[in-house]
Amino acid sequence: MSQATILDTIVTHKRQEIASRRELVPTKLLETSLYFNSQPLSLRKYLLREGGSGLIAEFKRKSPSKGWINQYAPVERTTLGYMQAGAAALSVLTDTEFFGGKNEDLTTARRFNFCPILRKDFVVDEYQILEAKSIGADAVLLIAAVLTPQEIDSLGRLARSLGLEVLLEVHDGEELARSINADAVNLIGVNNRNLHDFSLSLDTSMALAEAIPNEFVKVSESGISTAAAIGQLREVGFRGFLLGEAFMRHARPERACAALVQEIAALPKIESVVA
Ligand SMILES: O=P(O)(O)OC[C@@H](O)[C@@H](O)c1c[nH]c2ccccc12
Repeated sequence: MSQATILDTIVTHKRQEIASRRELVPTKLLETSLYFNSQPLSLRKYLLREGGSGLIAEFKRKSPSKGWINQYAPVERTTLGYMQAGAAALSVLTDTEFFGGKNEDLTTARRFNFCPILRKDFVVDEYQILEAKSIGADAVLLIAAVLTPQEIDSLGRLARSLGLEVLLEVHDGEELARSINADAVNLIGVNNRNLHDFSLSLDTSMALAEAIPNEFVKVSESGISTAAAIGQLREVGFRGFLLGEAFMRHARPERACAALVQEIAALPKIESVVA
């Protein structure tokens, strides 16, 4: 199945899910969550921290392209381990049907961690932004491929009004050009995974780097596994690196993360590479 098709399938399923979730937990109830009044952490700041790894370490059990990646790693040990290893931030998949995650994974990660947490899901409705806030997320992902510019604007502004940061994901220059919106978005992520055949190429990030204005923190997503790749991406201006499978395919994902953080520390300092 091509990813254009899988995205449609996921979004259709998501809309049904939201409808039933809304009945169970209406917006008013979400707003009574303890997290609703708490101040989120800034993903931007943590990614730009001097001497930091820039890693956004993802907790991902499975995916449509890979099937099961890791069914057994516990969310507590893994996410706390990621943070101890030196990840700048966490990403937690909350989609159940396609990625094997759940909202409770994020809430669990929240209880064990004090770094920013990105809620990774397919956001198509304002309800999900309020939900992200209620479960303790600091940032949300908006995927340009499934949203109109108007939707990006309204969803992003709502998130910003709650103090959440917004990572906008794009796949190509056309998506970037039509979706870019400094009032609704703080960070821009380039997904290296091809929409049609699931193939991965860091060239996608390399090619788009320059087209992303510097007011956005640039994040490269998917298919990254080496410090050498991160070094190259840094040179063209990326400051965030979202890795899932490279960690999760190990029985102890946090150890793989620690090893990579060590290698990143040996890379040339950012000041010297961005002349
Ligand atoms: O496991 P990888 O190849 O390191 O990729 C991580 C992350 O980029 C990927 O999970 C992802 C990027 N954008 C998404 C949108 C929805 C779900 C998942 C994703």
